[in-house]
Amino acid sequence: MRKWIWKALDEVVNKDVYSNLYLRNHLHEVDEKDRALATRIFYGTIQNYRYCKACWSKYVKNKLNPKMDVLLTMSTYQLLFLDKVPSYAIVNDAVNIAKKINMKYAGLTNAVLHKVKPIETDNMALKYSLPDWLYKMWTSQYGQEKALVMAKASVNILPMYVRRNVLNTNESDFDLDMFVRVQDALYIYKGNDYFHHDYYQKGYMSAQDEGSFEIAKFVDPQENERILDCCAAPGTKSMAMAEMMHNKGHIDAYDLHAHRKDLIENDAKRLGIDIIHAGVQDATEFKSSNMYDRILCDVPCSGYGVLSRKPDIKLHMVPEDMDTLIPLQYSILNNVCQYVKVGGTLVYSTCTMNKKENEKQIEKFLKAHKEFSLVEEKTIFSNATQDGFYMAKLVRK
Ligand SMILES: C[S@@+](CC[C@H](N)C(=O)[O-])C[C@H]1O[C@@H](n2cnc3c(N)ncnc32)[C@H](O)[C@@H]1O
Repeated sequence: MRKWIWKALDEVVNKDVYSNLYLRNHLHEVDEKDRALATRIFYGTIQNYRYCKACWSKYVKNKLNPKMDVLLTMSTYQLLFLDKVPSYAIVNDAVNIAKKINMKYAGLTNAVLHKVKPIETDNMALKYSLPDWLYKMWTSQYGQEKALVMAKASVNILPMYVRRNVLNTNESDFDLDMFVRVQDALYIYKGNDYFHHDYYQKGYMSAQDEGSFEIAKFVDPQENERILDCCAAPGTKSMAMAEMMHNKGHIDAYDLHAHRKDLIENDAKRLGIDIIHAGVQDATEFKSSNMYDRILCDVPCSGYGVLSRKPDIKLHMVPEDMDTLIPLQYSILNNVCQYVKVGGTLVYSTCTMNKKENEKQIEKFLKAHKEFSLVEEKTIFSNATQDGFYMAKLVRK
């Protein structure tokens, strides 16, 4: 199992493969009884990468092969964070894997892992494996207390949430031990391997976080309305809205990428939804002869609200990411707003904790578009039980 985890982490850390996609496509290669632990070590290592690496690197003088870097970091994570796993098994497996990388690393691996211990630090960015610049930015934008809550949240193992498909199920179908009702059609799913569960295959449920569900509810779609979801793939919020509309009305669900448009179509089919019309469109220049009752702009963003669920963002993020995202987000909002009916609703949302991508965008938009007024603005901070999201609701006067 550890060899599998090491290979998986090498893909994510050194080859930029997405962690959730890797797991979805490869977790079945692990014995069923080991899958929960493998997942925990895989995500836990990525979430705590900076800290774990700092714990072992003081014992290593020379630069190592990147594969060794991954091996020592994942072994350190297990030694420092997992109580129930015996240390000898962790070290033993690590030495065997090191031998496969290069025989010369066996002794070093053994020596380093016998010495490694937690480091005491006042640096919260290091403690929670964030880049210093992000922690600094959070502190200046949201204050020290919120910054710390968000930093802690980035190393949380969150529960898995699923949305019951109200079109083809009843509450009684979910009256099972593995489902714990949270609100409306949203449940915590306590089972393993969600994609292979019968209920997923039958289109009875979809994975959706509480905050993401909140955004779909915030749009407040009604039966028989015409809705535009202009950054829609993979379609989570479009599907949730279609279910809220009881599959009556019309949703144009567009995305820039053709392969991502297919994800929307396939999921609508799986769920038995036929009011969703998927298409490939660039929302910055999309033209339409239709006007919409509601438009959702769930724009591409830096993702600082979903670091625990998508920890690879922590590995690769640089402040320069914002340089292209911020103008792109604004240009999407600025273009699609013209298709909101008078009296209609425009919702702007992100899964990031960064005021420059959130409140500041809305401030700028309202200054330029006197025909819109702000109805409500909401930030869900990432914390022990959920990811972080921002949403703003505007109405066309
Ligand atoms: C935050 S994700 C959307 C998630 C989606 N709303 C959901 O709930 O499943 C942002 C999406 O915007 C798409 N995107 C990026 N640039 C775009 C553009 N110029 N026009 C339309 N879509 C774009 C990305 O491909 C990505 O799928």
